[in-house]
Amino acid sequence: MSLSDPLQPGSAVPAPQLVVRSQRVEGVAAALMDHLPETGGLAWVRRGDGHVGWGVAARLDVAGSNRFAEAQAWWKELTANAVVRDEIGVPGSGLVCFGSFGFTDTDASELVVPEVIVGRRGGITWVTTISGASSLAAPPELTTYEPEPVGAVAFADGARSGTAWSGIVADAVKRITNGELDKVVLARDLIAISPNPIDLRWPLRRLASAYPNCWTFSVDGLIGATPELLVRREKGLITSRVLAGTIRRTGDDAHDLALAASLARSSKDLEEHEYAVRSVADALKPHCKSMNVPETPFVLHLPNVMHLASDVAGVAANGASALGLAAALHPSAAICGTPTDVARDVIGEIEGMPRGRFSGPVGWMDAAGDGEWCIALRCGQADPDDPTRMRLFAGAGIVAGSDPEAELAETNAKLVPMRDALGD
Ligand SMILES: C=C(O[C@@H]1C=C(C(=O)O)C=C[C@H]1O)C(=O)O
Repeated sequence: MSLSDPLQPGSAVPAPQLVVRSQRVEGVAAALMDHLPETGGLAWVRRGDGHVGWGVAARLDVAGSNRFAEAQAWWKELTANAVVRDEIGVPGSGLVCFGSFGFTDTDASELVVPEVIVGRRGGITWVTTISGASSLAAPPELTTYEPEPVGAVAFADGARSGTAWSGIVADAVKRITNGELDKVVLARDLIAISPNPIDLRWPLRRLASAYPNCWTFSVDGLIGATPELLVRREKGLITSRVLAGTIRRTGDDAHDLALAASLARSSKDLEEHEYAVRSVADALKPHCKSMNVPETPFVLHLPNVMHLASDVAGVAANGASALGLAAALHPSAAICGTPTDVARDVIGEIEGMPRGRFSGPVGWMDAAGDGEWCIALRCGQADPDDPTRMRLFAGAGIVAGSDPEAELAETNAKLVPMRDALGD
C-alpha cells in the first residue's frame, strides 16, 4: 500500500460513461426522505441535510479482501470519464455514489450511482440527474409520497436466543481473562416479521425524525440511523467520531444525567473506549499532517442510549480518499476488537452468524474523493427473498470487566431505534 493512497492498486472493473448535471431547485420544502419512491431508494440524511436518490445509472458489486481497492479503481475510472455540469459546487452535488461494504471479506459490498439525486445543504436544494446517454433527460418533477405503516410487527430470535448469546459473551470474557485478546465486539440479530411487505420509507422517515443527530441511511435494503462516523473527508479536513462505552437511558432526565456522569467515570467503559480511539488514531496518523485526539471522551446523548464519544480530527497529508481512509480504519476496535486480527477470528469462531453489511462502512463519496463513511449500526437488512422480514442487528464491546447480562441489555437498548421505527 502506498501512503498517499492506501488503496492502490486495484483492478479496474469497466465503468460506464455518465453525463451528470446538478441544478438548484427552488421552493422545495418537503423532507428529503419524502421524495423517495416506493422501491430502490437510497438515502443519507442528517439534521434534514444530505441526499436521497433512486434509479441505477451505474453499480458495482464486489467482495473479497480487495473490495475497497476494486471499488476505488471503478470509481476513479467512472469519475474520470464522466461529463459533469455542477451548478452548485458543494460536497454532495455533482457526481456522487452511495456505498455499503461487508464486515468481512466474504460479505457482499456495493457502490450505487443513482439516476436522480435530491440533495440539500445549508438551505439550498438541488437535483442531480445522471444518465448513460450522451444527452441528459430533463430533471424530474419532485413528487412526495406517504408510505404505508408497517403494521403489527412480531420479533423472533435470529441466529441465537438472548440467553445463548449471553453464553457466548461469557466465553469471550474468559478468553480475554486468559490473555487471548483485550477486547472483542460481539453482535446478535433479531428477526422482524411484518404482516405486510415492509415499505422501507416508513422506518426511514421515523429514524430520520427521531434520531436527527445520527446519519439515517438506506443502501440496497440496508437501513438504519447510525451515530458513529468512521471518517469524513471534506476539503482536506479529516474527522472521525469514535463511540465505545454505552449506557441505557431511563427516560428520567435527572437520573440519566447521573448515569452519564457514572459512564464518564466507568473504568470498564473508559478502557473499551480507549482501545477504539487508539485504533482510529493509529490508522489515520499516516494520512494526517496534524491531528487532534481528545484525551477524554464526552458523553453523547441519544434518545435510547448514551455513549462515550471522541471526535478525532486531522489535516490531510496526502490524497487518500474518504474511501481509502475508511478502508484503512475498517474494522476499528469499536466494532471488531483488539488486537484486530485475533478479535476478527474470535468473532468468526463464536458469533455464529454472518454480519453481512452490518458494522461495515456505509456512506457516500464524490468525484474529488471527499465523502462520509459511517459504521452501519442501529440498522436492519431487508430480506431479499421475503419483503415481510428484516434482520435487525446490535452488538456490544466485551472487555475483561463485562457482565454478559448487562451486555445483553445493552444490545436490547441498541435495537430500540429499529424496533420503534418499524412500529406504528
Ligand atoms: C456494535 C454496536 O455499537 C458499537 C459498540 C459500542 C459499545 O460497545 O459501547 C458503542 C458504539 C458502537 O461503536 C452496535 O450498535 O451494534
